[in-house]
Amino acid sequence: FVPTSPTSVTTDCPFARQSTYLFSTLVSQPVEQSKYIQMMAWLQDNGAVINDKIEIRASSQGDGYGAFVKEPVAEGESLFEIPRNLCLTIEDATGDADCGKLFTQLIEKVGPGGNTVAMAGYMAKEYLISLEDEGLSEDATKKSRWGPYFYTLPWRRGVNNQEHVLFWEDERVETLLVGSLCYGEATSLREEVALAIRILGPMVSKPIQVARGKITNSGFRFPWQTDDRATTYVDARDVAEGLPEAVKGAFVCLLTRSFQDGEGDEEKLVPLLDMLQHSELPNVRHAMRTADGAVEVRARCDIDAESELRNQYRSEEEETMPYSRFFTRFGFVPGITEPMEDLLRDKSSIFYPQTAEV
Ligand SMILES: C[S@@+](CC[C@H](N)C(=O)[O-])C[C@H]1O[C@@H](n2cnc3c(N)ncnc32)[C@H](O)[C@@H]1O
Repeated sequence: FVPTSPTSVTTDCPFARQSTYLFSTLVSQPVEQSKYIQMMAWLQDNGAVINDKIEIRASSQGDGYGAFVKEPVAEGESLFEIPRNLCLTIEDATGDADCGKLFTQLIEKVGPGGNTVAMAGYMAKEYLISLEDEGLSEDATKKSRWGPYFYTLPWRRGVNNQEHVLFWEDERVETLLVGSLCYGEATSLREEVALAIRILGPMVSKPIQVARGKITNSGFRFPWQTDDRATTYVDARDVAEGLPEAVKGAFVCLLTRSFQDGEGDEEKLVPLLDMLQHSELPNVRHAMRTADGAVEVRARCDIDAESELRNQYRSEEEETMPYSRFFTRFGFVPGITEPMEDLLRDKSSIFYPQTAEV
């Protein structure tokens, strides 16, 4: 594995260029409107139907971005429709030309829990490939089909002002979370992701290395690669730089932005729907259209001009999800605007059991 120490970094990998925010407070970053305009144009070019009244800008709750309507919207009015091929689903992972077979084997081996790992591996690979400049080699021109969408996602701590325990250094977890209601769940989530990174490294590195022009697809073998697996796996010594961080970012995206649309439907990422902020009083409803799998989002009630669109992240079965768990999964606590770090340091009753529950 490539060391991720900020002091050892000299490459062009964007993850490597970043400092690791060791114990830094999350600092609000300026809005980058253009990436949302590009994403909306890309969605429309590829068959999404988006109501002209919608625009994306800084959210009115929390520091991230959200979707707004510029003009009044009537109850039941269509806000947007995202076709199935623009949603990122498990089929994108298992049908992937580079790694689909390996992802399928992984799921067969570990069961449904393997779905998230496979999707994270697929996303991380596609994201790292999309960052490669064209022209290095023929293979390097293969940009991800998710490009404009992927650039709106929080691949690192602080992008879109995203907070998440998966982005934290061990020291931060130990200092802020020990004794809190979040500690057990946060540490087991971090362990699961660490395991996923170990599993995915050898599985998805090869196409990334090919895109980077470091290896070719023409039957090349490293001296230590002697069997057939060499065509699909790379040796752990050659795990792609930036992959562990990209897998972590993919898990954060999946945890904070993937939703289900109905019975029997699996978790998936739905571009634009994932721009909506959470509220206990949602003003939209979303459902998957059975005929073609498109996701339809409509106004749940009349919505005034200049209002923010709000989605409810928790399903009804999870209504009782405590705020500490909400924080571990989504990186924020609904209705709380204070920095989470301050609440943890102050041993807020949201996070600590010894004081009265809120
Ligand atoms: C599905 S995304 C919503 C879009 C996101 N704000 C963005 O800029 O890309 C979920 C993330 O948005 C933020 N978020 C959503 N609802 C929030 C709320 N009510 N208060 C504070 N932050 C919220 C959290 O960081 C959460 O993990």
